[in-house]
Amino acid sequence: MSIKPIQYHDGICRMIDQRLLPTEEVWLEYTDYQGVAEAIQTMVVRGAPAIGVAAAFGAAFGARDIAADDFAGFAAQLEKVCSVLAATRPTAVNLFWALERMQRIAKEHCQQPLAEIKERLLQEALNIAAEDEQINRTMGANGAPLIADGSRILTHCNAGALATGGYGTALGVIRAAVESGKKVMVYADETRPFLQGSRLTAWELHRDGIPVTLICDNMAGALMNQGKIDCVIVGADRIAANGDVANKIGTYTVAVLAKEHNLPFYVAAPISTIDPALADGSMIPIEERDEAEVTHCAKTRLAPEGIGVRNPAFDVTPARLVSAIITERGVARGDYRTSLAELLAKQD
Ligand SMILES: CSC[C@H]1O[C@H](OP(=O)(O)O)[C@H](O)[C@@H]1O
Repeated sequence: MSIKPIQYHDGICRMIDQRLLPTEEVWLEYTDYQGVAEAIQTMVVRGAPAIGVAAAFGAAFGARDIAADDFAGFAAQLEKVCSVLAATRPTAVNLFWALERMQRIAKEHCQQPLAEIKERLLQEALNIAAEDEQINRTMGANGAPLIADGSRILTHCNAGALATGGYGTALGVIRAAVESGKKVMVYADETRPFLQGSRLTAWELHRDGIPVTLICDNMAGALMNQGKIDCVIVGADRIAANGDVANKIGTYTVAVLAKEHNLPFYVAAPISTIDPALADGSMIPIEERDEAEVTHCAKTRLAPEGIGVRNPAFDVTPARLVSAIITERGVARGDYRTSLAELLAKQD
């Protein structure tokens, strides 16, 4: 059973501290929105869908603590709670999707007593968490046919159960392929600088008994050139209307290499990761994180002091490099403006 990184029980949201994996499995407890916001910003919890799930619980905790005489006052304070959570990380659209859904639910129940609205919001956060895992299982079933038996699959960063409400997106497709009886092996890019691949993907796949081999990011091209990789599958943090994909920094590099070696490059993401309001990837905000993530590894300094450092946490892969976008509503190919719009228009 793949891990659920966010678990709620009796007023407490427990999240595994992904900064400490793979060496320590430490679960932190959260009961207020400020704590959840810090957990998202410091990457205790990370991964686009998981960030949305965590933010939903943060909004529910914030709503629970609002003292207001009427709905207008409640809604104004809920807006402030959601703005704090929205300010944590800019790229993953699932964060904003989840917060908008929580505020929409509040408005839909504005005639009810505030106590009932607060209960309803907690239930909505639980719904978002449960739905996400089911969405990933459906997405996995949609994507598994694309994975041939015996495939050697390269993945970048962690788009697994740890990045979601459970089961994973890119790793969910891999899990579904394995569960359908296919034998696969996975090359996991270490994914500098935060090392989601070596610390999280390798841990998660090894824990679940799926063969995984860790490689440095600079090895992917050579392995492709030696004919040792059959396809690539990654997650996404935001997909523009034209199919441009924002994902962990280094994804674009892998996509260019895959194109050079005529390898399929798949993206697996829930519909909530598509942002139809953005015409193309140039409009996707790219988070720049603290330079210490680049200059240090744990407490060990890796570079001299006083030098310039960049740490863009994401990059954008143009749609022309993307072979297919796998979602819970089906697989989009070709002209993504049309094929993504068709998936968005479909009902679940
Ligand atoms: C299932 S989407 C996961 C997505 O999020 C990761 O970014 P981060 O670890 O910084 O939250 C990475 O882009 C993954 O592909």
